[in-house]
Amino acid sequence: MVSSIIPAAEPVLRLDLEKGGPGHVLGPLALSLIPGETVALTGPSGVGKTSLLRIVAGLDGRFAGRRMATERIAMVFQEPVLLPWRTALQNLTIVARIDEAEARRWLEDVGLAGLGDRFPGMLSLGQQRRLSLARAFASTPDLLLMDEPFVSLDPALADEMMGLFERLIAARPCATLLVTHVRAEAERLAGRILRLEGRPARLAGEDQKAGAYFPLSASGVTTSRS
Ligand SMILES: Nc1ncnc2c1ncn2[C@@H]1O[C@H](COP(=O)(O)OP(=O)(O)OP(=O)(O)O)[C@@H](O)[C@H]1O
Repeated sequence: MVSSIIPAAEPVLRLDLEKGGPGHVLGPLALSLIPGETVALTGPSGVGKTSLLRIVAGLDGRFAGRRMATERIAMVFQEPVLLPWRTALQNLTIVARIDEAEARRWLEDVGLAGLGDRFPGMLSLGQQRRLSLARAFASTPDLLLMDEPFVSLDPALADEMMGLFERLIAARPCATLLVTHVRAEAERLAGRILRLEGRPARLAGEDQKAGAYFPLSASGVTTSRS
């Protein structure tokens, strides 16, 4: 695989995949995201959504095809992947590379004021997820990848988290690829809904919705090919 950086350009992601994922679970597909849009990726369990996200993120380079992506990518996973031996404040300063004052503003912004000295294990799941979202946005990504970030929350908390995501993305727009099983979640948050189907999996059907688009320009863009 060859990687290189090309000058700023749209889109923030262009993936032309021939095959990839464990056991080539993914087949030929093309996926691109323009700056500021939110795209939902749906599909049955085991079809390859997380595998596709890992290729998009640059975490899995064992694929055939071509990937062009911004360098500024942040990820939010099903389970908040926080540094367990660092405080909430340090999770922000170290990972998002921001100073303490800014980290405290982020904690306040997501309803965690006063909890900066707690370790992740001393936070509730909802609080950990708020911290994960804050950390992702604090790193000012051009592309945010979210893998079922609202799964296994009770309906009220899921609604609150989606509201928080909407508020954060309106204030600090970035392109977002959101993996979700929940149709209502996709319809609420995404401008486009893609469905991954079959084995090897391909992208089928696309629903376009006006409105969930915040235009902005991308910074550095990386390309890779194998
Ligand atoms: N590390 C791995 N080694 C081997 N096979 C794997 C590995 N990770 C995933 N798989 C297999 O690849 C296929 C796609 O998995 P993937 O996690 O991408 O699906 P998914 O659509 O995200 O599923 P879910 O919605 O259940 O999270 C599955 O059949 C899975 O069992």
